[in-house]
Amino acid sequence: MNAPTTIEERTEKLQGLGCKRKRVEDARFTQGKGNYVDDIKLPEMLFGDFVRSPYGHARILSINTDAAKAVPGVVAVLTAEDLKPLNLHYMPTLAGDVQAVLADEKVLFQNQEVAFVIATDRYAAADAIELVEVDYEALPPVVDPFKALEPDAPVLREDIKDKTEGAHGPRKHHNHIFTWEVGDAEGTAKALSTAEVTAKEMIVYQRVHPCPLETCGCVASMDKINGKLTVWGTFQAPHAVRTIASLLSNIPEHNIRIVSPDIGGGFGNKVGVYPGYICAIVASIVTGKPVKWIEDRIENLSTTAFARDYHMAGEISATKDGRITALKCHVIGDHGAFDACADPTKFPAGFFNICTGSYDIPTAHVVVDGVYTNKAPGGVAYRCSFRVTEASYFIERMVDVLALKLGMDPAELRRKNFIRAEQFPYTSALGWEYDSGDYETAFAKALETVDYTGLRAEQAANREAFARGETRKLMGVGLAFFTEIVGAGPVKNCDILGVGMFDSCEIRIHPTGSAIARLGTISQGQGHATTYAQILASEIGIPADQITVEEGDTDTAPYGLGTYGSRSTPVAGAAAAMVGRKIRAKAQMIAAYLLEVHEDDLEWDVDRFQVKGTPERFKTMTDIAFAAYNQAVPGIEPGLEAVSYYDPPNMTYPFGAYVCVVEIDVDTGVTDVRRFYALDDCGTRINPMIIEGQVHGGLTEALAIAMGQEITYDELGNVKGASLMDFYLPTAVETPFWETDHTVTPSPHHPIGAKGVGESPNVGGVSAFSNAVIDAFAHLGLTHSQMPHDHWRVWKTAKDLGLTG
Ligand code: PCD
Ligand SMILES: [Cu+]
Repeated sequence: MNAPTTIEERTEKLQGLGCKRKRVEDARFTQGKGNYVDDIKLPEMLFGDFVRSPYGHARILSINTDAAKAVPGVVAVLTAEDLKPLNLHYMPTLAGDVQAVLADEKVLFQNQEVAFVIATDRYAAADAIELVEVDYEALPPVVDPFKALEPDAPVLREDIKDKTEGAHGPRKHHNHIFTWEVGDAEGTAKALSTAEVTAKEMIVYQRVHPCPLETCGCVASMDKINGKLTVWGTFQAPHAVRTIASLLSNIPEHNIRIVSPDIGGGFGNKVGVYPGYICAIVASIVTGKPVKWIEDRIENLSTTAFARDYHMAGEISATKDGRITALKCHVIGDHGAFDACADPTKFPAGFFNICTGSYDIPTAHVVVDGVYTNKAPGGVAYRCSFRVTEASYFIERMVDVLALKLGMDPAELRRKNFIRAEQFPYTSALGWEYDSGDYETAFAKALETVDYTGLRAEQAANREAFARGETRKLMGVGLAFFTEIVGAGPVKNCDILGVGMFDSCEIRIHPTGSAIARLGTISQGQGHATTYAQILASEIGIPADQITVEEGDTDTAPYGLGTYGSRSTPVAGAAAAMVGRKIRAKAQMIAAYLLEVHEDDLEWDVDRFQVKGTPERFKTMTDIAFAAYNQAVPGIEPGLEAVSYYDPPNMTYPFGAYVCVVEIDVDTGVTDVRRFYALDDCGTRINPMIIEGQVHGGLTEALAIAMGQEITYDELGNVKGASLMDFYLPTAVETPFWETDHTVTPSPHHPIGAKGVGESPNVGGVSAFSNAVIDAFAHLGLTHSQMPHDHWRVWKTAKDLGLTG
């Protein structure tokens, strides 16, 4: 017989959990057959493009669109005045603020959208943009969030200047957005003031940008005859976009279809709603024709959601022998001109209060103040769920700063303070319940693999050689032990604009035993079509190759909250497992009928139900699927399909131990990454090859952030770093070899024990790089230096320490 018979053979054939299954989507991507938004071309399609503000802060005195309208091919030019009658000149943001769709009386950041030109082709639109005459009166820009809070700082948001109450409580100042406070203020102050040792540091996580290869865009098409609006776009959360579009436009939700086609990387940048989407939709409604809007690179980098820009003042205390006793952090969060931060509604600073990290810290206190400045709005994850990298960077730096103060090895200090395996589930001082972890085992494995003791000995020898003048290079060893929090989230405390953050999976098994599954998430390159099929294959016993996975079309997919915050595996992945179990329950009843036994006399075995004690009597899932459609089973409906909506009981807490070794040429600041070791624990591993790819990608982004990425503004409000000439994107040349490793500590509440992994390498990686660079100078008294550690900054550090002439 050729058919697989042993359990091993049958399991292998499924390509289920744990299989290094090749990515099914790659056949299409590697042959140029992907279907991205800009590939969509509809008959009579028009093109929209923006007139943007050259000023960071200015009053608009007048707009004259006559010359632009006269350009051949131009169909219309929209300004705020045109949107006002529709009440669409402002749109709600995910953070409970409003954002100007087209600037109304004032511009608040450079490149802000001022007018929208619609033309028969891109070139006509581009020509017309040049001819829109806008008369501006320049106003003093505010680009420093601390200065924004000074009493005499200019009022930025005139539209809300009299509002003393914001979406997250009282506003203290005309440029203040919210104060978010967590933890025990009094207990922390007391512990800090009575501690044997304390350390303080101001830690800034600079403004960066996710910069996906494909920029944002959409095609909106209003079918006036049927009243149906279809929008194809780069949406990380298509269902949420549908609900928002319906609420804003008053088009009934069933008449709106949102489709996310292939997406060329999202990284958090494609979670929010942008003026381009609204303008394209309005333009299509006005003209009755499809309208396409696609950003260019400068528009993407300078106007769509940035990440970070967190200014974190930290204080940490410990006993002389290194037991951490308290942690305090006051953050000034620079949110730009509008609060468009993409966070669950009740978390204006995301999950920043995961900042006690992997350590058992008895008391802690966090205050975050959100501030308006003349910068682009945003505040997205960029490969870390909701301010988790900021939090992780903060604690991993503070622990190193404390280690220096204590004169203790940073590995030793970490080990001493780890939450121990037997403490899980562990409730942190700032209120999170960590589901599972085994930090000591992971850390020990990491230190042993890299020969940490050997590295420190080598470093000591290097420092002596440097002092003797035998080398101009300094060696640094960076450690990071991070704990992530992913998989938002329980509906009881996580929602986006009022919709709970559950997720979903629906599956239909066809008569011949193949299937189609649809989910509420959307892949942007993560490989969901490959991995969800693996979860389903293991649950229902059908080979992954026979399961089509579809996401991103709201007309067909069940409602879900989308893909970001590494939530697909923890939430939709769980829904996939649960839907598989529903299928199996029905299949068991059908099998019992076919085998003429009681249901309880059956047991599941990889791909079949067999009679307990007589395994040769069985029905495979394929047999059962056929029977579901061709037999009248008494008391059971025909067909074999199910849907599951999953509300996770808790988030998942992946963790990891990273070690980075650098060598710095003090005369040039050139930093060479000699070794990078990353151990990740994401619980049950669905596809080890995809996980490895995720870790490689995330580490490369961490390298980019730690070593070069930065978006700054000059005093006039001009954005610097808005093109790839200035914004650092590492290529294969700059990217070191990534050594990956893992331990497996399953999540106790997830149906297959899996945690997210996509974000982890960024969360752990940034700290490991930064700690390594700073460690190279630690023996000279350096406690902290500001990211990114580009050549100039590193050289400057060496110079300030007196190492260069
Ligand atoms: N345990 C485990 C876990 C996981 N996994 C795999 O891995 C992946 C991932 O997952 P996750 O973690 O769950 O996640 P998701 O949700 O799916 O996704 C998201 C993420 O993802 C990452 N990655 C990536 N990749 C790519 N390619 N692209 C992109 O874009 C991206 N993005 C990024 C980001 S940024 Mo945010 O949005 O910031 O929040 S968040 C994020 C998928 O496939 C899955 O299946 C496995 O296997 N296992
Ligand atoms: Cu984040």
